[in-house]
Amino acid sequence: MLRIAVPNKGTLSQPASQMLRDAGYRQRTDPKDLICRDEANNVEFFYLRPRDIATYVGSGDLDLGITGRDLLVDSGVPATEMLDLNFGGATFRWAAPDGALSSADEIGGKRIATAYPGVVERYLAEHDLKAEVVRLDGAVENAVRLGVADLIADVVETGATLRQAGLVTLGEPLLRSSAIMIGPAEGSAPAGVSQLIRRLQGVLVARSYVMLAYDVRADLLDSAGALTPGIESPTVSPLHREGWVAVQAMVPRKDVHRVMDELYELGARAILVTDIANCRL
Ligand SMILES: Nc1ncnc2c1ncn2[C@@H]1O[C@H](COP(=O)(O)OP(=O)(O)OP(=O)(O)O)[C@@H](O)[C@H]1O
Ligand SMILES: O=P(O)(O)OC[C@H]1O[C@H](OP(=O)(O)OP(=O)(O)O)[C@H](O)[C@@H]1O
Ligand SMILES: [Mg+2]
Repeated sequence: MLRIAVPNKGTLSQPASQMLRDAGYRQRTDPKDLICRDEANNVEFFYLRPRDIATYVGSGDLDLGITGRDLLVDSGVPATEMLDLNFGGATFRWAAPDGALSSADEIGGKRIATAYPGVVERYLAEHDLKAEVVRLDGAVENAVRLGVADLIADVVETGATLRQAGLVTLGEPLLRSSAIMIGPAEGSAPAGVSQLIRRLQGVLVARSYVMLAYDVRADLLDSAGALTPGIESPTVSPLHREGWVAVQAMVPRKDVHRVMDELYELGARAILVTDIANCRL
């Protein structure tokens, strides 16, 4: 049976379970449950702190796990990123009181508060810098105000927490994070892993594409097809009305309104958009 770690709490927990549900797996119904067996799919899910997940996967005690890229880097565990799951996006950044530091080159010799000492120490080593790392569990934005640090390194999503604490970001992000599926760095993947990854890829595609259908005059098909090339190429079927065809193609969700406008301008009619529940490409 495949054994998979899923975040039990925090930002990644709900969307991770939702994605697995969308891929056809059974998930816990009680947020206090720490294990959920999906007999039909031969998978067992273990609900763990996202910060601990790389440890279990890196040691080989669990086959796969969902965690954040920043948490994987912070752990220093040699596990492998297998798939970007496209949720839980955030940057990991330096921040300091406005005007206190003019660039990230000035962090040498300073006191840096963070809940991600592994990420910070890796950056310092890579840039040949020395600084004092003050390890905190959370609410790191308070550390400067309270005098234990000169700057912080923390997760920034909207930036609202930084603003409220009177801090501004400094330089480029140390890294860009999102939820990822991880596996052990070595050894061959156990049976069922490639099917699970394919199912998740199906969910990712279904979320980012819609199915577009429309009718168009056959002599306009080349121009219409250029707007809706699909994945391989659009499906074209004859219509009962002479000289017209029906076209179907997958279109990136973010582009669909522009594409519909352009198709209409071209002369296409009966333009319909439908969600894709799941797919295998
Ligand atoms: N707004 C956010 N705040 C915190 N972490 C976020 C945010 N958006 C995305 N993440 C990602 O979630 C992961 C951290 O999850 P974790 O559960 O450890 O902390 P959390 O969501 O802040 O929960 P808590 O602080 O209540 O334990 C990291 O990979 C981080 O990049
Ligand atoms: O850029 P924002 O949208 O404001 O989000 C980022 C903030 O949210 C998280 O804090 P959380 O609420 O998890 O508290 P914590 O620091 O105790 O973990 C994170 O640690 C940042 O402080
Ligand atoms: Mg937090």
